[in-house]
Amino acid sequence: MTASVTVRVPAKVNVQLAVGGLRPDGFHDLANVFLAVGLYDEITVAPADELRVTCTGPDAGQVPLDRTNLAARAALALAERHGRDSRVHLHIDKDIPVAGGMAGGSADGAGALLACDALWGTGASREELLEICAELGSDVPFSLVGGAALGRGRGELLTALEVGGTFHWVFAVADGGLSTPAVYAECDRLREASGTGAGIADIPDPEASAALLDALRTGDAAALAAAVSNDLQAAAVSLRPSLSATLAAGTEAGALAAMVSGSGPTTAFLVTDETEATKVADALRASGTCRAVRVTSGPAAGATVLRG
Ligand SMILES: C[C@@](CO)(OP(=O)(O)O)[C@H](O)COP(=O)(O)OP(=O)(O)OC[C@H]1O[C@@H](n2ccc(N)nc2=O)[C@H](O)[C@@H]1O
Ligand SMILES: Nc1ncnc2c1ncn2[C@@H]1O[C@H](COP(=O)(O)OP(=O)(O)O)[C@@H](O)[C@H]1O
Repeated sequence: MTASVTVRVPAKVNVQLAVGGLRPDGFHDLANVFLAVGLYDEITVAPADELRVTCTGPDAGQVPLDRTNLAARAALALAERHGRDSRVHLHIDKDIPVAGGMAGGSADGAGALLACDALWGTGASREELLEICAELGSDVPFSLVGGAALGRGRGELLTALEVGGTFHWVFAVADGGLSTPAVYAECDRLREASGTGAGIADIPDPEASAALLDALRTGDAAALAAAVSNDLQAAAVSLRPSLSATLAAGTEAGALAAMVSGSGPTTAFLVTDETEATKVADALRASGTCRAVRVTSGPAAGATVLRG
């Protein structure tokens, strides 16, 4: 029997996040263009006397270790469906910023699901794994598949997208996180305050930008920079006004585009190449407007079994 399985799962940035009106179920319809990037969590699962979660990494102290952890929820969901023993030790080696708008919790949910499937020899189909992912959270299916994808519905209905090159990114990690529901609620509040209303009757259906999809397909960073957008950015900046200074620092340093990553507060800077990435990263560090700076690229592969 396999003693343990380790799975690696990437973070994401949303190159477009178009947010529709508030639905009766409390979610928003999205046109969510995900790009997986090369920052990873590693999830290792092994049989144990009880279901247990541990976590290491710079942000480990902020990660819940009880059954609310998405990795634990994933293991329990798969065990229940397939009649397996959920007593496993899940270890998360966390490199993705916590509560940063980079889908770290979702990555751990998708990773634990794939790892438990391999450990238990469940043989669940891709469709079943994606269905469990969608039950765990709107972003979890994308963490499983990686690459680039358009997420419709609340973000869980995925269509894979072609990407014609490598995009280089710098991420500025903020001090502390932002709650995703709080950022969506602030988006609704800002819409109400501006007089448009925030319901599904008030806001047009979100649509993916044709220019953005073209830029991804052709691998054209300048065209992608011209097309990126995030409807949650104003809400994130409203809740964390200091993000404006971080965005300005990256823009002044020559980034092609500066944006909030998803619900934030991590900010994302698209750059032409690795040399520019180093330059923008140095300027962001010197600006004193963020806690840490990470340089990486995308697209990155989705959840992958490394060992076991
Ligand atoms: C904003 C995004 C962009 O990719 O991610 P982050 O940037 O936070 O990582 C996602 O929409 C977050 O997805 P995820 O973190 O999986 O959210 P869920 O657990 O499904 O939902 C948490 C809460 O966010 C709000 N929510 C989420 C998705 C959605 N389409 N509409 C919403 O209004 C709801 O208040 C919901 O109760
Ligand atoms: N495995 C996990 N890693 C990180 N956060 C988790 C995990 N499981 C549950 N959470 C909870 O999810 C919240 C959002 O975390 P995360 O997914 O990192 O951010 P975001 O939704 O901004 O991408 C955290 O504040 C934490 O309470």
